[in-house]
Order: sequence, then C-alpha cells, then structure tokens
Amino acid sequence: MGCMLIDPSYKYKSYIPLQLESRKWPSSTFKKAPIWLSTDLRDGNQALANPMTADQKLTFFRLLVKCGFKEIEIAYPAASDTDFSFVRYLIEHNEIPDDVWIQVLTPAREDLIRRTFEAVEGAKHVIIHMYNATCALFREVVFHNSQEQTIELAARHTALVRDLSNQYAVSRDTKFRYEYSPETFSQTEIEFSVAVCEAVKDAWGKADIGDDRIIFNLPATVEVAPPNHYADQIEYFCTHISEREKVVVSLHPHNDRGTGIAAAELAVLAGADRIEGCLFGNGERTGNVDLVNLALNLYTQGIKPHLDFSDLQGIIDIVTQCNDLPVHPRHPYAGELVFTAFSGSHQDAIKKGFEAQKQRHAQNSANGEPQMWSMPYLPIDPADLGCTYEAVIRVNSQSGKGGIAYLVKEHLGLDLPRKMQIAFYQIIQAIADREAREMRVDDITTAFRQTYHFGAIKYEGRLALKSFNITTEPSPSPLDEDQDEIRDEHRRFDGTISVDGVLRVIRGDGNGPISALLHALRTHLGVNLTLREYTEHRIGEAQSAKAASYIELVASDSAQSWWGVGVDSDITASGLRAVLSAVNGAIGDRVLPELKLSVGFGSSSGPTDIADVIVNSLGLQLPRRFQASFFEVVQRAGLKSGGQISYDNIAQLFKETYGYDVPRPAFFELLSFTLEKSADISRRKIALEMRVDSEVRHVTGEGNGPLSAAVAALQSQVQGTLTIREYSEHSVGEGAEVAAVSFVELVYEVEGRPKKQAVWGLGSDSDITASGLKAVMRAASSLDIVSKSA
Ligand SMILES: CC(=O)SCCNC(=O)CCNC(=O)[C@H](O)C(C)(C)COP(=O)(O)OP(=O)(O)OC[C@H]1O[C@@H](n2cnc3c(N)ncnc32)[C@H](O)[C@@H]1OP(=O)(O)O
Ligand SMILES: CC(C)C(=O)C(=O)O
Repeated sequence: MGCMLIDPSYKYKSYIPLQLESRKWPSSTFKKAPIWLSTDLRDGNQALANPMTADQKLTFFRLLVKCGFKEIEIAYPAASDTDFSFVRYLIEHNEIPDDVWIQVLTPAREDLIRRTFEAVEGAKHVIIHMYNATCALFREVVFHNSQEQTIELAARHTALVRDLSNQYAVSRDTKFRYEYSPETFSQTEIEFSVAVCEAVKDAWGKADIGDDRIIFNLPATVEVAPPNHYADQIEYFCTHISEREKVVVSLHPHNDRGTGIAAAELAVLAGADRIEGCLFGNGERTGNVDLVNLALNLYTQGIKPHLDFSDLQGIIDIVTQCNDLPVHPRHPYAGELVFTAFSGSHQDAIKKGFEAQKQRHAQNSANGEPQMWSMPYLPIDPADLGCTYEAVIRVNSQSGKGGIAYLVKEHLGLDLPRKMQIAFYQIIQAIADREAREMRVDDITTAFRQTYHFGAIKYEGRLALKSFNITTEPSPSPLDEDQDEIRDEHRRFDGTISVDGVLRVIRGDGNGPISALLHALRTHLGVNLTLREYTEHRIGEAQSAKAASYIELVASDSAQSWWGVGVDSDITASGLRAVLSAVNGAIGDRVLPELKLSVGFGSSSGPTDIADVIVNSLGLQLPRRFQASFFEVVQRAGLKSGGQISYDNIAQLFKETYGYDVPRPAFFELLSFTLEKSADISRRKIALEMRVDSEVRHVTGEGNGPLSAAVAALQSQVQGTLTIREYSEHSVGEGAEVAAVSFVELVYEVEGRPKKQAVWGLGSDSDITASGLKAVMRAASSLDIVSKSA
C-alpha cells in the first residue's frame, strides 16, 4: 500500500511561474485551424507495449492520409529495422501523396542522423526532426552537459542535418524542411530555450518564409504545470525568437496533468502555428494531445479543421486495432456513450431541443438562412461524425418520460400526448427498476406494443376492431320542439369486433363515432368507460399518410384512467382503434359478460344483426328473406329468456333449426342423384335415390334445372304443390376445404289448408348441385307435408 504525504511540499516542487507582463493570449480567439502533424506512427507507436507491425503502420498511414493530414511523422528510422524498412516501403511503393510531408525523428547523434537520411532517400517531401533535451535535469543527469555544451550539441548536429539535406536534396531531388525540438521545453528556462533555438536557426542558416520556415517544436515532454503556464511560455517564445516570420512555432503537448487539450488550445491562442499529437490521445504515459478532440473543438466553433472525421467509428475501428488500445466510452466525441443521455432531464431537454430545432430549421430554410445547430447537452450533431441519433437517448431507471417519448417517436412515429408519456413512463420505470438494467429501444417499443396492443397481430388485445360502419341518424328526441331545425344528428356504430378471438357484432349510438363505440361496449360487454382526452396527429406525407389517435378513457366509478393509441389510414378508424386499445388496458383479465342481443318487442336488434352473428360465427351469408325468417325463430326462442339471447345461442339455434353442421334426421334425405338429358334439350331430368321417412325410394323428375327437376321428383311423393321461391348460394372455406352452401325457400300449397307454407332449407356439399339438392330436401323436410304412400 502506498503512503501519501501529509505535506507533499517536502517531496514535490512547484513549477516556477513565468513573469510575463501584459500577456495577450487570454483575450485571443480562435480564427483558423493550426497545421496538424500526426505522430501516431512515431510517438504513439513508441509508447505501445507491442509496437505496430509494418502492415498495421501502413493501414494507419493510409488512414491519416484519408483524414487529410499533410504532415505525418512516420518513424524513428534509426531505432529499428522495422521502422527503417517501413519508411523505405512507403517511399518505394509510392504510398506518399505529393502534398504530404513525411517527418522522421532522430536524436542529435551523428550515426543516427546519417541512418535517418538513408531511410528517407528518394522521398519528395521530408521534415527531418532532431531533438535533444534542454532542461536542467536532463543537462545534468542524462547528458552531463552545461548550457553552452547543450547549445553546441544542438547547433553541431543541426549543421550536420543541413549538410546532409543539401546533399540529398541535390542527389535525390528531395525537398527538406527542418524541425528542431528542445525536448523538455516546458521544464526548461524560457530564455535558454530561446537561446538554443536561435543557435539552431543560425546553424541551419536556411530559414526563410513559407515552406522554408524552420519548425521549432516546443514540447511539454512531461506536463508539469497548468495550461496557462504553457501558454505563457509559448507567448514568450513567439515574441522573443528572432525572424518570427521564418519560424513555425509547433506544440507537442503531453497529457500528464490531464490538461493536454487545454494546454494546446491556450498555446495556440498564445501564437503557435502547429500542433503535434495523436488520434484519440495515444502516446507516452497519459498520451500525446488528442488531435481528434482538438480538431472537433474547432469544428464546433464553426472553424474548418481541415481534417475529416465524418466516419468516426471507422477511424476508431482502425486505430484501436492498430494500437490495441480501447477508446474510453466517455472519450470526447469518440466514446460510445458521449452522444447518449440516460438521465431524465437531459433526455427531456434533448427531445425538446430536437423539436424546436426542426421548426427553427424549417423557418431558416424558408428564409434562406443557414440552419445552425443549437441543442441542449449536444455540442455537436452526431450525424456529422457518422453517428445516428439512435444512441442519443438510452433509458434506465434514471430516465424520465421525455427520453422514452423521444424513442417512441423516433421508432414508432408516435408523438404521445404529455399525460400518456407520463403513463407509459411509469410502465417502463417499473420494468427498469424491477430488472435493474438499461431498457434498449427494442425493450421500449415492445413494452409499448404490449401495453397498448399496438402494431402487429401478435400484439392484438382481447378486443380488436375488424370492421365497422358509422351512419348518421337524426337525434331521436329534440330537446325543444321549437328548435327542430338545429336538432343534432348522432352517429351509430355498427361493427364487428373480435372478443377473445371470436367475432362479435355490436352496435351503439353517440354524438360521434367514439362515443357510439363506447356506448356499444357498454351495452354489449358491460364496459363502462367515458372519454376524457383525445388527440391526433398525422404520420407520414400525402398518399401514405396515416392518422394516429390517442385516447384517455376514465372509469365511471373511480378516478382510474387508461390510455390507448390507434393508427389507421382512416382517421375515424384510428380513433376507434385507440378506444379499443384503452379498453383492453381497462378490462385486463376480467371475464367479460357473454355477448347478448336483445330480440324482444321494441328491441334495437333486428334481422341484420342476427345475420351478422351468423356470418361471424358460421361464415354463412343468409339471403335477406332468410334473415327475416330466422329472426322470427330467434325471437320465439328469445321469449323464453326475457327477450335476450346470447351470440352462442343464436348460432346453436341456427344449426339446430336448419340441421346445419349437426347430425339430425330429416324426413327427406338425399342418398344419390343422376342428372340425365331430357328429350327437350332445354330441360333437365334427375333421378334421385332418397330416403323418405326412413324408406329408400327412387324417384325421377324433370325441370328447367337440377333443382326444379328435384322439386318435380319430390312432388311425385307429396300431395299439393311445391315451388321454389328463392335460391342462392355461395362458397365457404378455403383451398381443399372449400364447399358450396345453398339456400332454398320452398312454398307448399295443399288443398284443404288455407295458408301457403314457406320455409328455408340449407344444404352444403363440395358439389354445388348436391348442396342445392340437400337444401331442397331440408326445406321440404321442414314442411308439414301430406305425403303420398310409396
Ligand atoms: C521524448 C521522446 O519521445 S524522444 C524519442 C524517444 N524515442 C525513442 O527513444 C525510441 C527509439 N530509440 C531507440 O530505439 C534507442 O534509444 C536508439 C536506437 C535511438 C539509441 O539506442 P542506444 O544507442 O542503445 O542508446 P540509448 O537508447 O541507451 O540512448 C541513450 C543515449 O543516447 C543519448 N541521448 C538521448 N537522447 C539524445 C538526444 N536527443 N540526442 C543525443 N543523444 C541523446 C543519451 O545521453 C545516452 O547517451 P550515453 O549512452 O552516452 O549515455
Ligand atoms: C521528441 C520530442 C518532440 C518528444 O517526443 C517529446 O518531447 O515528447
């Protein structure tokens, strides 16, 4: 275990502040981007436990070129064969674009300088970068040199660099520039730093303006003082070095105190022209200054950085692979969490910010103005860096309604009303708390769909709208006879809804479609809810636009309320769906009363309601007169149950009455039939094998078609007259299961009876003729027949 000192002044010295009178940098502002030099392949690389392979260095170099770096320190060629060969490879394989300067580092040692020149032979644009440490500690401990000897070392080796560069420039047509680093600059006495550099400039002897400027790179080799001190040192250097116009003042900040970015920025304000650093701040110890961070800081101030980080994730992928170091999730601009807000108030502000910005941008665009970015908590548009907004808002137990509503809007297109946001937030909050984890977008959208039974069929609730018709009816009882002309109209809802998977027909009346549906649900299912709030908005544009409706229903006997949502291309349908969405929430698992129709005297239900029940339960479309006939049957049955009859009982009654789908013996039963040609080609002959009151008989008949021929055949068995009054048919089922269903109304007249009898029969068979014949037999069996003996 370590032991921190009670009084660290016994161990650590404070930095000696520079007495800089009337410093200018505090009131300077950024005007343009500095010259950037990436030293990822040198300072970054030398700091890695496993330096990059040649392949990795090549990949990295290409990435730097693609990002727009025009000055790249590619190696310390004298250090190793790997570095030397890499430089050779780039040159010999024409990897270096003409507008890019490669930079190579060498210490002030003759053998290593010579080796460095050998490495860059044949390159077009080279910056030779030589360094030696200048501070007292290094002079004394590492080099055992006085100030004069330090100056002499730097000047002598600079002269060597000058001679070699003159030589190589001529022989290999290379353009050389020279960079000198008084290593440990920020720990060196400032007057001495200037003195060394003056000596180096003299020894170089070729400093001029433009591309011929000498580069003085002033490193905070180890960051030992606050950034304002570094800025003071740079301002001092800039104002005291001679022939400033022939000098590029370059920065090389490290990050030991965690203020590398601040130091670089203040030093630029203090007059520096150039910055050396690494992507994402790789480098010795705590790293070199982070060039991505610096460039994007300028970008967010509206200053062109001349570096392109549009595909930031792609850049991160390459850099992390090459360096084998991760980018911290909270790293400025680049961390995977930096465009993410978990906390409620941040999410709320961002959601509001996006909405406000959308409107502002529309206004700007109409006025031909630039669309400025101004967003709470987001200093940069993530889209500029190739990030989507998806990750901007992430939800956990710290999140609020705004963030959740934002995600619902982004992913489902639904702009929830404020009160519904609160209601849904409580649901998500409960899940996040219970499961103690982040709620991903999928979790939220799924919870939304499940809660409001929204979207795909698998989320359908216990009640679901299948079809409906809204009609306008005059209001039944005007309040005031004199105001007849302003009498309100009301709406009638007639619809089919699925109730626990079974289709039901319900009807209700109200001032509008929604209250009519609520009335229907009250009447038929005992669901007693009233409307408290309703809002709607459009989703999408033009042809494909849909309406989204939000409804809050409140219980009649408590303060509890439920929200629902519905989306449909038809605005009425979207409102009705929203009602059922809320009703599903309200009924939960509660057992619903059996659906009943009122069929007694003066009841609201009629033949068409009964017919709807038969369509929905059995798939049979009864002809109108059949509907009326069956309605009488239903009414008779309803008398026994106080005028109420359940949907299930109606279907059962139908089956039993018409022998449909239930085995029931009939007086006449078809066993087989053959159709034959008649002598008269316009007519048909039929031979029937049939059971008449359990006796098999063979009879024939002739008619205009098979059915009339069958009636003629039957006629031979009965006294009186049988005629077909109405016939219709349709198919039921699908594919191999398809069958024909026939409906026949037979009329029977027999002497001695005052009234004709009319009955309906129903037959079904895979063969359409057989289905018609069976319908005839069924109808005939229901008649009070006077039969002839066999
Ligand atoms: C702050 C920085 O990042 S500076 C760059 C640092 N990067 C590197 O060092 C990586 C590459 N370096 C290397 O591979 C090796 O150090 C080499 C190949 C350059 C030299 O290796 P060696 O000859 O074995 O020497 P070594 O590494 O021990 O260097 C120390 C010697 O160089 C001297 N030295 C150190 N820096 C410099 C310099 N800038 N100029 C001249 N001499 C220097 C030291 O005084 C010492 O000399 P001494 O042997 O007479 O005492
Ligand atoms: C060689 C110099 C510039 C260096 O890398 C440093 O001081 O960090």
